[in-house]
Amino acid sequence: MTDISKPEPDQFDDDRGPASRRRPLHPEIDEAVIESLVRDFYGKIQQDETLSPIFGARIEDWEPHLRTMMDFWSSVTLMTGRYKGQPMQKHRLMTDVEPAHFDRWLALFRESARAVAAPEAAEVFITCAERIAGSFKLGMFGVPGLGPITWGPAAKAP
Ligand code: HEM
Repeated sequence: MTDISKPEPDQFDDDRGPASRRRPLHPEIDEAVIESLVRDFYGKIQQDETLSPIFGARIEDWEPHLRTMMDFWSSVTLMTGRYKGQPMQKHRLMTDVEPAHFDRWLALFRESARAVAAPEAAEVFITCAERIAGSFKLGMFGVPGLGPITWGPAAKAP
């Protein structure tokens, strides 16, 4: 009989956390929903008066960006590990982005998520996006008086 008091040790063969946690965040999220969300959302971004110039200045060919974003959301919500980039680094270099742009980004993302995904699944996407946006904002704009926050080994005391 299996002794459930002694769980198998978790496997860490990459940076995706313990194997036991690598399951979709919600059963109604799959690659097809992710593709619909990404296409719908960046369709809105391209029409948006405020955000389209920021994206337009950096993206010439949209299809590779959409593929990267599908990989990103697949990694976040399905734990596939397909996205290997460093998005914080990219966003920190965007000096024309202001905190209010994140409000607009999230408003459009919420509309798309609720339009393409089942209600609970949409809220999972939205919660993830809000938390990631929050961490980008901390990295880019920080806290008044402290400046941008960076993560990494703590500086050694002199
Ligand atoms: C004000 C809000 C935002 C703006 C203006 C913005 C803009 C951009 C732009 C222009 C790129 C393309 C960069 C390039 O290829 O040179 C990009 C990439 C990306 N963005 Fe954002 N973004 C915003 C918020 C977010 C949020 C909230 C998320 C996550 C939930 C996100 C995730 C990503 C990822 C994963 C990439 C791909 C980076 C890579 O190439 O590896 N972005 N973003």
